[in-house]
Amino acid sequence: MEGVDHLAHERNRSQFDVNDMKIVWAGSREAFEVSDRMSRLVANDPAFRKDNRVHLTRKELFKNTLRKAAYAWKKIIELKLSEEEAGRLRFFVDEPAYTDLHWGMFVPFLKGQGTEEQLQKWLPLAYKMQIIGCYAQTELGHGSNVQWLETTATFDPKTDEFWWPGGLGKVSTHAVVFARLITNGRDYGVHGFIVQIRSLDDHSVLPGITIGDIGVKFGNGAYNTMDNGVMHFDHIRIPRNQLLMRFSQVTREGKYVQSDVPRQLVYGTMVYVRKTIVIDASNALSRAVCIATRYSAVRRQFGSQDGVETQVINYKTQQSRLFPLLASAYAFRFVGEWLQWLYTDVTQRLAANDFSTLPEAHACTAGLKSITTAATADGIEECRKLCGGHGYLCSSGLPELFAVYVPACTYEGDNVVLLLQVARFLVKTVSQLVSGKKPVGTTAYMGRLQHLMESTCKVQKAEDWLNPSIVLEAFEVRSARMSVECAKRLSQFTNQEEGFHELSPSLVEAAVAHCQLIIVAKFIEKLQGDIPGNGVKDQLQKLCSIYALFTLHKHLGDFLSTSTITPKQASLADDQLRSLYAQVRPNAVALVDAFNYTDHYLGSILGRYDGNVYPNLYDEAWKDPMNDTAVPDGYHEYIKPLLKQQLRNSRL
Ligand SMILES: CCCCCCCCCC/C=C\CCCCCCCC(=O)SCCNC(=O)CCNC(=O)[C@H](O)C(C)(C)COP(=O)(O)OP(=O)(O)OC[C@H]1O[C@@H](n2cnc3c(N)ncnc32)[C@H](O)[C@@H]1OP(=O)(O)O
Ligand SMILES: Cc1cc2nc3c(=O)[nH]c(=O)nc-3n(C[C@H](O)[C@H](O)[C@H](O)COP(=O)(O)OP(=O)(O)OC[C@H]3O[C@@H](n4cnc5c(N)ncnc54)[C@H](O)[C@@H]3O)c2cc1C
Repeated sequence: MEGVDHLAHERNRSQFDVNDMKIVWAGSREAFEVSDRMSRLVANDPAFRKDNRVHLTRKELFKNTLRKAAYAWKKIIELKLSEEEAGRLRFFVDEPAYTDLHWGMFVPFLKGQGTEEQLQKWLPLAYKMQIIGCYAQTELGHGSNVQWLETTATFDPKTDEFWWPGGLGKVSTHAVVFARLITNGRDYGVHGFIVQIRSLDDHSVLPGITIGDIGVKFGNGAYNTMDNGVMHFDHIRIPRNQLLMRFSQVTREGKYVQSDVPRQLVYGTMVYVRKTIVIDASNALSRAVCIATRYSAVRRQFGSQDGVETQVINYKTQQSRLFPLLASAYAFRFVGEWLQWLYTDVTQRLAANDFSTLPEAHACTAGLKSITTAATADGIEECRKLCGGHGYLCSSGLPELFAVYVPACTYEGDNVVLLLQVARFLVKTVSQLVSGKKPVGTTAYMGRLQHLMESTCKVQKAEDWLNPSIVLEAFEVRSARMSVECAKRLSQFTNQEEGFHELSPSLVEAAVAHCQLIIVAKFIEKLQGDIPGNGVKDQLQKLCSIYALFTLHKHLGDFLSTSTITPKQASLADDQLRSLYAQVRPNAVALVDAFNYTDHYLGSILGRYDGNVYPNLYDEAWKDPMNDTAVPDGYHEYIKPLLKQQLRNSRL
């Protein structure tokens, strides 16, 4: 019962209203209520049990996922859940499944790229799950380089293999297939097509198509609930109207007609999904941080006074590893909220034929997807280490979370490839300054380039680092100077592509600096708005400062080499950071309670709400099938003869 007492004490000492913080975390009261209701619905239904996942074989695991997905769908229909409620229910089921691709990519792709007529035909089927769709873009030989996809769609197609699409291997009946459109002998580049791949009567694969699962992936269980697939086409014919024709059409005569829109709109679903992935980064990181924080408050080692050892959360090293992750989870939440706004804004503009913010939307979603997923993947692993040996047990929830999460650094665009897109955007922005083009949105700071190139940081004492405008300017100066330096060095190359290739490691660093600036800026912006709740804003201000100053500390080389700050100012930033950690310490447990995660969703004995870790860890060990018998299978074949042999040898 020791652990129970610890967390109750932690909760009592917090200095803000956790219920108010829950609303801020969720985004609104309504969003909180939906999430709360759906998470409890899942947690209280034994059909959604997940604690036995690690003991299942791949086939059992996959069938279990199919069962849960079908059951979840039954619940959604029975309870007449709204789209938002259904999305939250699937989220809390917490098991990657073909439905993620159906609802997350297939349906959005149809909505974004279909004509009215095509929407009328396909959307009702997809909404009722009378067809199940996946997103088949990546080929065996090409993932990042979409332009070079080899699959062609002509009247006389060649053959090729798709590789990776989730939901394809065993479940989907339809796929959005990416192929280069060839008509009248001319290649018009990559387009999306709907292709039926399985029979709607008996689920058999249609003639001319070969499909399978690509095999076991990283981690035990984890993402193996997903049937990522391989697909081979051999002279498949599809009707002309299965080219999604909102932005470009092929007439009955085979004439290609391109609407007056950027061709990059065919990549629109990727922008949508990357935005979703940023929000998801805050989910995954907050979950790991919740486990590590609660456990750090329960766990005691060394420093015994009056016979009681120190809670490991009181060690300054533990705080300096854990609290930046806590701050990052909040930072990613708010930048995700802003990205949602940006996405809605760009969508409305596109509908009105205003394409001006498309490059920024692409750069922001690509860049933020990249740095939030990288930080989250590293953060989950750090949380595992923060939990010591117990963190390595699957019952901590952390190994599975890590294994499920890490591919986010690769899917929907390899992180480095995406940062290079941001770098191109930045270099272009800098070069356009010369021609007098005024940068807007997230690059507006470049419009004050002369000031940023000349300014000096005003910090004189540690508390100055709490001033948001000083912090913001330091991030702007660092980012602007890194981008300008890259642009200068690039201009020395006669061949720009060669220069870009040569300087790409520095370009990636400049892109990271720009994206971190966005995160800091959006956190500060959030705090300038109205944030109700007793003590809530104060805590968020501390977390914002921690995120900024920790990032500064981690990338000190950039800040010093660009002369943004002096070594003395860096040392003052560290002093301030230490003081902030001490201020957050009494609130740490309440700050993770604000995520409002059920024990079912956390799936972790170390992160239990009641903190009653040890008896449950002990009980869990006995549930392992390894402990079904005291003497293991294999004793008679492999252990007994060994022991007997040693006995014989010792008698010799
Ligand atoms: C599915 C639901 C997701 C939910 C997530 C939440 C998670 C929940 C729990 C997790 C469990 C399960 C869910 C798992 C879901 C996994 C889904 C994964 C699915 C996939 O991976 S699908 C395949 C994705 N593939 C990629 O992302 C490929 C990456 N490559 C590219 O995007 C591009 O090719 C490129 C590298 C960006 C560009 O290459 P290239 O230089 O060749 O570019 P182009 O010449 O074509 O264009 C240059 C020009 O165009 C601009 N541009 C490029 N892309 C875009 C864009 N998307 N929008 C706007 N503009 C774009 C570029 O900037 C250039 O502009 P310029 O000419 O310089 O002005
Ligand atoms: C779990 C999972 C689920 C997936 N689901 C789907 C799906 O549903 N549908 C689908 O179509 N695809 C899916 N994918 C595929 C995924 O989108 C691709 O794997 C991803 O886009 C990366 O492409 P790639 O594999 O070709 O990597 P590569 O491009 O081959 O990357 C390999 C290495 O090369 C580097 N590199 C590549 N190009 C450059 C460059 N220009 N400059 C510098 N470095 C470079 C990368 O940084 C990386 O280090 C999934 C992948 C995973 C892991």
